Amino acid sequence: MAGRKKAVRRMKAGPLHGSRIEEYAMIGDCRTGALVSIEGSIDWLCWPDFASGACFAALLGTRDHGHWQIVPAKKLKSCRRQYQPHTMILETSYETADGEVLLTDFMPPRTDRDKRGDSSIMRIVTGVRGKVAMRMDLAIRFDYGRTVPWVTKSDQELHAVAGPDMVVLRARSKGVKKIPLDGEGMSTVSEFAVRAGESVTFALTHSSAMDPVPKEKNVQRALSLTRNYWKKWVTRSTYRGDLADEIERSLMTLKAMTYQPSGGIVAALTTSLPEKIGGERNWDYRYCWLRDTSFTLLVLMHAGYTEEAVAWRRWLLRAVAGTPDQVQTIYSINGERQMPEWVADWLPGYENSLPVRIGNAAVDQFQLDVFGEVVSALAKTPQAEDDIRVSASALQVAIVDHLCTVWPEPDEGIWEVRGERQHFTHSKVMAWVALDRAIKQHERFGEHSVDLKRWKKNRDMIHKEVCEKGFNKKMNSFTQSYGSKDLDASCLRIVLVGFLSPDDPRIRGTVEAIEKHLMKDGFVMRYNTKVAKDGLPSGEGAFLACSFWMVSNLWLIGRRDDAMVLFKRLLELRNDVGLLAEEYDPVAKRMLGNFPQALSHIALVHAAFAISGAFVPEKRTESKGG
Ligand SMILES: OC[C@H]1O[C@H](O[C@H]2O[C@H](CO)[C@@H](O)[C@H](O)[C@H]2O)[C@H](O)[C@@H](O)[C@@H]1O
Repeated sequence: MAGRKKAVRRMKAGPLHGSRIEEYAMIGDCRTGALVSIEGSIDWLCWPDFASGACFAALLGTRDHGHWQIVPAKKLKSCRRQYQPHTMILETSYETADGEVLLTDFMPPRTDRDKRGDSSIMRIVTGVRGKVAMRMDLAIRFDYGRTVPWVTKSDQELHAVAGPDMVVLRARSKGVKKIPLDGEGMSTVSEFAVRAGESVTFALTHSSAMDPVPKEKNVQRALSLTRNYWKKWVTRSTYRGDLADEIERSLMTLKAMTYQPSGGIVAALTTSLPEKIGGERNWDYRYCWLRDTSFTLLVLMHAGYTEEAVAWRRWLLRAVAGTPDQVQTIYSINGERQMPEWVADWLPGYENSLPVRIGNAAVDQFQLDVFGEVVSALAKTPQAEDDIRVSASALQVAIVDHLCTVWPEPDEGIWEVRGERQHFTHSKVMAWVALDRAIKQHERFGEHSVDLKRWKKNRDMIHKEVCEKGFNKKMNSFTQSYGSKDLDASCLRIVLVGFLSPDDPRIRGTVEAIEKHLMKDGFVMRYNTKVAKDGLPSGEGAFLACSFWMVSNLWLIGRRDDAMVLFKRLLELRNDVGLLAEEYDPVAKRMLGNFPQALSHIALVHAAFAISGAFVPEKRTESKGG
């Protein structure tokens, strides 16, 4: 299978800034995660949780909005990096004219259920060859780069406090005499040299400012616990096919984006990485979309990760508990319903892409597809360990009854348009999915008395309506919305959810139309932003999840060679450590949008499952005479 891009090699002098999205790697502790650039700069970290304020926000601004860099002080001859095999431990190797050092970055997983547990980033500089002069540069800025903390220093230890947050830095060394921590402007720097066999460790720990100073942890022990944690996690995968390596890194990334205390899964680590450089399609993805998380669940289940599926199911039941007309598209990590969208106007944005949004107004949208995703994920996840306070089957009945009333309404759709509501074809298909799965579920288990006749009538009505109004005979393709002539890559999901079978000519027609009109330089655009009424200025990259859906479609309709060619092309886009953003600009050859993006990794795994035969779409059942 296609290998990943070679490690990024650059030759720039000293600490730098201004990295491309694909030059970042992620480290994480299952409650939050940090982005580390190839030049050893941590430029993004929300602390203590995914949805907390960022204390390193240089990614969306300047170095002064918070960063933590460790890099050789002199010109680099080369740098290479990789994750230690089967782990989230990042190793970057730097070579200078004077020698070579290895920087090991990791966050020990916070897997206890204690919400107040400390979170740490640990960084080890190990001398490999010669004597390398190093520089550490730390600027802590709470509240998304705005708040400079009060800093106190003692011997090789620093305490930074502002409001509820406390961060403690400890520098320790083996062989090296002393690691100075000097104030320089509003940041702390340390210059030291490391010879072969020597090592210097830095541990940066976040805790509540109301608590005592966190105890020092043994960095080497933490490293070995972290290694064991991830290696053990990886061995739980039941997938044994040819694509195991490709699948492993993506699944691990999804696991690292799962908020351990609740089981919720965030859509990405970041906010406001632009879908067009300099544009305003910048969104906050540090929340849990029912759509994205339902997809995640299905791929985790396919790979044997039942424990995560059970945790998510519980998260979901708690999050959506209540009246079905209040089911939201997005919840925060603990199931919170409020995430008002506002602009962090002190941040200049990634390469001046403004605004930087915190929160997400899509939370108030009506997105019909979500019912389909939730009901089908519930139907696939194990029931045994449900939270006794919320009965999944009763909730499912309430949701489906509600859906019978609301499905004829227009909605904002899978792409969360900020223009007018429309009758999106994909949304109606997913309403059909909700009814189809609920009916099958009822016919198997039948725990509650339901109006099955009504459910079946609605299911069949939706199917008929979609085939009549969502399919354009002249174009021989399903279209974005009823009666429209615009195409939409979300229609690639029609075959994946079993709405029509792969040998249906309408499926082949849709695949061919999307191939012809929505593929740009070998990748799939979700729709044409120039003609679609999505309420935003046009222009964005190719959407990676849609491109992977194309792979699965091609495979299912029997164009297997074409599927493999596209799949390999997509795998080549992964950065040197196997990560993908939401979108890709095939002209500028760079990643766009939030990073790492769960949806892209989910779709990669799904395509791999389709190719290896581990995924087969559900078979459609019809009412008699339907
Ligand atoms: O492009 C407009 C919308 O973009 C975001 O939504 C996208 O990301 C979601 C999370 O991965 C995904 O579920 C959705 O299908 C994507 O369109 C953003 O969150 C929206 O606010 C925005 O309107």
